[in-house]
Amino acid sequence: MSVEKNIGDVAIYIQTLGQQARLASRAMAKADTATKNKALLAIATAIRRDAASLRAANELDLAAAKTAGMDAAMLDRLALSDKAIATMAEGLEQIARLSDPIGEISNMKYRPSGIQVGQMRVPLGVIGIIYEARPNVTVDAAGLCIKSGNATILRGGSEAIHCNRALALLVKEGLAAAGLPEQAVQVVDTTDRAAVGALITMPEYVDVIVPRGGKSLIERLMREATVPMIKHLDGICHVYIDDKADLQKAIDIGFNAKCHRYGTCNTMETLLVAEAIAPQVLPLLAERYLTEKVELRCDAQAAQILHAYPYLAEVQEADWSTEYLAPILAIKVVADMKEAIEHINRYSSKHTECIITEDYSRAMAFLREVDSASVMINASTRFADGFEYGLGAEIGISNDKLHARGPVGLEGLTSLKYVVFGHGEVRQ
Ligand SMILES: NC(=O)C1=CN([C@@H]2O[C@H](COP(=O)(O)OP(=O)(O)OC[C@H]3O[C@@H](n4cnc5c(N)ncnc54)[C@H](OP(=O)(O)O)[C@@H]3O)[C@@H](O)[C@H]2O)C=CC1
Ligand SMILES: N[C@@H](CCC(=O)OP(=O)(O)O)C(=O)O
Repeated sequence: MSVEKNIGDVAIYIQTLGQQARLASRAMAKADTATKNKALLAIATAIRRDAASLRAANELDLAAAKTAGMDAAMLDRLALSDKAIATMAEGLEQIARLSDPIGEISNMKYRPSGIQVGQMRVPLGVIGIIYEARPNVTVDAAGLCIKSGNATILRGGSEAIHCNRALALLVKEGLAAAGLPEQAVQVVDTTDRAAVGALITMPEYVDVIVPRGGKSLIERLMREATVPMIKHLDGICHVYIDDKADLQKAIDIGFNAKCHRYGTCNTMETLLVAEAIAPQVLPLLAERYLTEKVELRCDAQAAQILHAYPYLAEVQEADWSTEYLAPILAIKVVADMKEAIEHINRYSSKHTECIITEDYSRAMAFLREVDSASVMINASTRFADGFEYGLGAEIGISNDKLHARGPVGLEGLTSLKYVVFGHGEVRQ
């Protein structure tokens, strides 16, 4: 069965979505909290009610993806289990419980002229989101955009098209039940990549693009986009085991950061180990990696320590910049924290890094000197996630420095405008 619907000219189709989104964004910006929450809860109810048909749509996607040879980690992201469906609905309920940031006025101050100046939190407007074949993102992104008073155009990965279409209908149903415009959330109904090209070049209708994806997507966007972006890119995440590390923490975190879920962007791809502790910690860690048959791509020093490990390979320069999203790990033995920080600041994608140490001064120096969106002490990089950070959910994890950095929740989808309260003052 073809996944394509006849939508006619792609550019005209996307332009129509843009016009509709712009109109809908005006209604969303003034919608009150109770109405937005009503929509979120109605979508959650519809998702639970239609769990069976969502699974059937997901089966179509999974079957096509398997035939196309999609690897296990990507299939894991695409799969919509009963638990994943329940989690999507719960996520919406959690977003409904979050306080509404829109309309909040802060920093009000009287000026010598007599006017009062403050700031009001407002939606960004229309947000275009381009993301991978992960259906739960459709619901999380829709939920966060609704609650933050934005309209959104969602372009999910082609492999999830059946599921995304099914979810789009439920989101529309929920918006309509609350009296909000159905066009506040629109799922792009074609897998033609020309739709991406059109979406990123219509600043008259789209205020911000959130791209979640790998190098090919980002390179294209950097070349072509005329709409500002908050980039959610690859995660070349590092864990550094310092010579003052607690061994048990190093083993537990080193294992979890790599093996908890291979396909996510917050998974560790490179392990750096201080040479003073490497002979102690690496063999213990390798015992854990062996249970998952993780391939260890080692520099000379690490290879010497791990010579008996069955899945050993020689690390190449390209490995330091590679996001495996698979049971593969690059390992480098470093002289000290200084060398670890230099390596991280050179090769990381500025997503998430961690130091394992019991030394307070080193931990604080690592926090200050590592230039990434999340920097952690003695915790798994897998925690870099909106839900785990208490944001309720996330649009994704921004590697950008401007506007929003790290997991992006409701606040990241808003901006502040100045508001001035006068009493008839005129400027002298
Ligand atoms: N920082 C974060 O929050 C996140 C980062 N990621 C990163 O994404 C990557 C893995 O996801 P993956 O599925 O491979 O991502 P891809 O980059 O392959 O796909 C993501 C989306 O971009 C589209 N796309 C990709 N290339 C182009 C192009 N040249 N022109 C137009 N559209 C394009 C895809 O469309 P199509 O379906 O047509 O391929 C898909 O919708 C990893 O690097 C991961 O770390 C993923 C999620 C979150
Ligand atoms: N939120 C995620 C991490 C970010 C993410 O969505 O990554 P990905 O699996 O690459 O789409 C998690 O830890 O579950």
